[in-house]
Amino acid sequence: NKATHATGTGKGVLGDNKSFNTLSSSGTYYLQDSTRNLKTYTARNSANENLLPGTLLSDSDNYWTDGAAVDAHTYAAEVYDYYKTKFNRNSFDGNGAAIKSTVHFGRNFNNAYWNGAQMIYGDGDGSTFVPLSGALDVVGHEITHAVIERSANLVYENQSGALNESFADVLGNLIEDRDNGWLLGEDIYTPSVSGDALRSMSNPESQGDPAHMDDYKNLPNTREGDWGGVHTNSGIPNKAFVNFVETSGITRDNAGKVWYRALTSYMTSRSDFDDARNATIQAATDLFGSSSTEVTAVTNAWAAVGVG
Ligand SMILES: O=C(O)[C@H](CCc1ccccc1)CC1(C(=O)N[C@@H](Cc2c[nH]c3ccccc23)C(=O)O)CCCC1
Ligand SMILES: [Ca+2]
Ligand SMILES: [Zn+2]
Repeated sequence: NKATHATGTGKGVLGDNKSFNTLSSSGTYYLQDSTRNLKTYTARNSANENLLPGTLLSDSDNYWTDGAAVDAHTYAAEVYDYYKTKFNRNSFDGNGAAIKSTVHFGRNFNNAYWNGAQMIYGDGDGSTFVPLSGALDVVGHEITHAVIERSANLVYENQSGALNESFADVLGNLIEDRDNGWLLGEDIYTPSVSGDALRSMSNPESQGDPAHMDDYKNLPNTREGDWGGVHTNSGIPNKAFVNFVETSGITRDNAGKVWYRALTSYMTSRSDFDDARNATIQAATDLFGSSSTEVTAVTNAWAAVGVG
């Protein structure tokens, strides 16, 4: 008998109820969304990357109690829909590539990453992080790394790496779409502390990150130096994006279109902050005209962080 589409229900990491596409085959349900080509797996707390993607998650009655899995699956669907609806991009490669997510990677693993082929989510240690797939901006961040890899392919070090990070933060928060939604990872970071986050795009300094070129951090291009500070110097282009949105009156959707067009039409693997400024000005010109308020706003947004 063939597999058929089904609708699963369950609770996410934060206890919220949600429903999602599953696949029913010979009496068992699988975390597989055939309409979007999503598959969600478990590493069963192994940290051995050679065993990835691990085991495709299954369930007997289509009511799912693994919050990390429920969120990895449902948030991947939301990210897929955002790219399809807003930019007409079919998955991260534009050609319907399978989006594979593995949860429960490692023990108390306080991180998540795109490994070039799939998403990998740790469970966190319960005090620094809860399971990291429990935040839509984080899932959006990770899938955007895949989009970046298949477009500008920004090298993950120094200024191109900080842009890689910034575009992932920007799209992650546009997809999460919260009022004043400029925090990254707020839903899964330090459960016992409210109001904090891994990063702030509107106030990078609040997390020790620069918001201006004067404070650019020249860190070593090593793991210890965060590959030249890709997760900290991202504060500068992040702040430029927030300046752009908050001074131009542009909608978040249109701001996203400018950034997406810059990334996919003008930026390349070694683009630096100045190249990103030029790419976003060109993209705004293409979309709104050279004498538009958007072009003025994006130019001023970069100038305010010391770029251009
Ligand atoms: O995708 C990324 O940029 C981060 C993963 C970076 C990575 C790349 C390659 C191999 C390993 C790790 C994951 C996230 C991140 O920003 N991680 C930062 C901060 C961080 C999270 N957990 C940590 C544990 C230790 C030190 C730093 C961290 C980092 O890895 O730097 C993104 C959203 C939430 C977690
Ligand atoms: Ca957020
Ligand atoms: Zn990242």
